[in-house]
Amino acid sequence: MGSQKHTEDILREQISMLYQGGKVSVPVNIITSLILAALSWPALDHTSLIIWASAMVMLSILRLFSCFLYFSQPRLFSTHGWANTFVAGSVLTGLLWGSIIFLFPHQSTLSPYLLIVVIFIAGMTAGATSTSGTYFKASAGFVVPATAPPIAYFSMGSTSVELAISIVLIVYTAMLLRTSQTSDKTIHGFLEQRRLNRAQAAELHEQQELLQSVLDTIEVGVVVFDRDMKLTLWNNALTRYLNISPNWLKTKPTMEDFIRLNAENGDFGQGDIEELVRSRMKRFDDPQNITPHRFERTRPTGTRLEIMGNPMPEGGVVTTYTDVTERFLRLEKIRLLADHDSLTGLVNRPVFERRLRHAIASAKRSGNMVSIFYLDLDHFKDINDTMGHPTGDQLLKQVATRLKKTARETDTVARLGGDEFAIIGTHHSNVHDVYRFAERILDILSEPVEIGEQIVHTGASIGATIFPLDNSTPVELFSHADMALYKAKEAGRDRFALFDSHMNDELQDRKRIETELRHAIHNNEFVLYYQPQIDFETKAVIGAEALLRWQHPERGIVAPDLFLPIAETNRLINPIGNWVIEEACAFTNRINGAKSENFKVSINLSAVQFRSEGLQSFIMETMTKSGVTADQIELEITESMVITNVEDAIKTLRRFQSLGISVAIDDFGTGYSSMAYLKDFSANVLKIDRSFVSEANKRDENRKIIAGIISLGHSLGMQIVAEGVEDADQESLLQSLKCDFAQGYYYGRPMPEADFLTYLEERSSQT
Ligand SMILES: Nc1nc2c(ncn2[C@@H]2O[C@H](COP(=O)(O)O[C@H]3[C@@H](O)[C@H](n4cnc5c(=O)[nH]c(N)nc54)O[C@@H]3COP(=O)(O)O)[C@@H](O)[C@H]2O)c(=O)[nH]1
Repeated sequence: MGSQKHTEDILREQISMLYQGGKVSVPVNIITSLILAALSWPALDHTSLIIWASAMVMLSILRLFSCFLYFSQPRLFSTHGWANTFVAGSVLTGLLWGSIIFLFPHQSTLSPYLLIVVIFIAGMTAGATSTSGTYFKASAGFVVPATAPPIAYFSMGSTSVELAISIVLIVYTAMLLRTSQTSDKTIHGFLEQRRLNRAQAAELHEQQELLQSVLDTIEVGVVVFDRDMKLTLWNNALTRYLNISPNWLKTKPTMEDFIRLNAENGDFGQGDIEELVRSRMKRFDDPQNITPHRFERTRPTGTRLEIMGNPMPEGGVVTTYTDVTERFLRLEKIRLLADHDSLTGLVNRPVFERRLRHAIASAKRSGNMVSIFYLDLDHFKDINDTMGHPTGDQLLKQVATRLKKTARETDTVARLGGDEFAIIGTHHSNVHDVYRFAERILDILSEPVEIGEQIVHTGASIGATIFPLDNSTPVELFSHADMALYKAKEAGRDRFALFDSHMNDELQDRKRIETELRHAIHNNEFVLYYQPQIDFETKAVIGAEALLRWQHPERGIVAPDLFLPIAETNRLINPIGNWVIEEACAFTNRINGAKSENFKVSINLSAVQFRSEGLQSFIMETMTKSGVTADQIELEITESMVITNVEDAIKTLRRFQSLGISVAIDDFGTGYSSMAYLKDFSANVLKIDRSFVSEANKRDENRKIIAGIISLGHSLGMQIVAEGVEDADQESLLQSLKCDFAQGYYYGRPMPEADFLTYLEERSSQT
């Protein structure tokens, strides 16, 4: 079907060429035939000649008319119809040309007019071979009818010349037929080839259009440069992403033009345009050896593009532009979230550490100073617990805002977690600057913070160190600022401390004690001392406070103040505290069995211990094991231990009391809003801090405070123990104020069990 169409197409082309030729050859035919008629006029019968010429002219007019119809109404006939029409015209014209020979009668000598006719026929057939040679049937259709009559005419002649002419005409006709056959084939081949070329070109064009429309539908900008670095292909997305006009791209610019336009559009940032172009063209210096490349850039419009260049096998490069703005912004957001504290928006610890390393590295090169501040809000936990976490969060936010305002743009303000903040200052030029900056922070943080309806008072403790005065590594610097912070807190909070090398020694000491404490637990190096508690009225020893001592293998007896705070911060307090409970219960059982019936031991609890979940069950187990009853032990806690989480603390206290274990509030008077919570705590015993007792006789207000504590405690059904009674004056004062029990050096210092037993014996022999 396809090849039939191709044959038809070729035939159409051939016929079209025939009719094109006919427009010239037919008028030529009329003129030539009239000239021949004129030339033959003297030699031929005029009537016959006129008839011949008239027939020729009329036939030619008909053929011209068919040419006109072919061009004006090509669909009048089919291709074959038109071919046959032309061939018929050719045959008839050929026959007319050949028939003229028969107007000459046979004579003994050849008429020169006859030769003229032969020459004209030869000329016309040669011409027809040339003009109708594109279609063999047409040329043969003219040549054969035109030459056959002369051949026949001369072959019937009597002379050898006529015979020779007839042979020459035969050969001539054969040559013409051969030529027109070759011509037909050549034209046929040419048309076939042209058709193939056209088909291929159309297919190529179709593919290109398809490729272009595919490229135009994708959201990736594409541009292709050939091996001469000339733009050959691009798509719509490219024009959008780079804001380049399609008309400009149609001019097929070079890679250099393309890069220059991008540079002028601000795609490569600020700078000398030619320099920007030069640096980017380096990649394309050798178009045969372009290495694949991939990078991202943000356009002046804010669009983030991922650009990938890949060399083509034949040279040149395909570059794609992908809009990665959304992905980029998402990553930026994730990066922002990863680098920032979500509550305050300040940078977080990893970023702080990174920036500190960077600041120290550049300070080493520049010789500048870097100050590292470590801040901790005072009593933040209390605020959180008493006012609620939302208020705590608001406070942290406002603190962050204030710190940001106080610090410079170039400083780093970070939240390290909880209520801990840190600042890297890079603009201080001397130690005074650092002090002034710290004081400013203390001032702004001590200003009350308004949160909703509430006014929150806070403050901060600040530790700092300065590089290069403290020429340490970033990690050490941070730990030194932490040490200084610890010192600031230890000195009473709401203050600033700058690191000095002694602090480091202290830290080393702490670390050493910690290690030794671990050994002490393992080697059972602890011992309990007991300090008697006396009934003011009867002067009898009603019990003792168990006080921990560390029998250090080298340093001898170590007081608890030196190691308990370290044990508290290193989770060592629980095993130590449990040991105290076990040992104190065992001691009480021994005393009650041997010496007394109602002897009670007071056991100090640490904050960590008090909050630990298993404490209650541990005490009950220990009581069962040791045979001690609940009324033989008393637990001492401080106000600060309950004030941090009042509700939970009250629950814990009630649980102990429900078991019959009495609870004493130690160091009473030195804590917070002591009176306000006293009722809720519903403790059994209040122990007046020895600081009031020691000054009781010297300062009237201390005496009044003691009187107030005793009367308040009694009104709430509590018993009162006065701590640190050191002389008889204090004793008589406390007695006059109706204090119930006493404890202090006046009655006896804390002592080991053996000494305590002797003490008890001595006391009982005195009474
Ligand atoms: N969690 C635990 N805490 C304990 C334990 N053992 C002791 N501690 C606490 O350590 C702090 C220091 O105790 P310590 O060095 O033993 O001092 C006690 C007494 O020696 C001292 N004291 C007693 N009377 C006087 C006196 O007349 N004058 C004077 N200057 N000091 C005196 O007071 C300390 C007892 O105080 P308190 O506990 O407040 O009753 C101390 O806070 C202990 O609580 C333990 O096992 N676990």
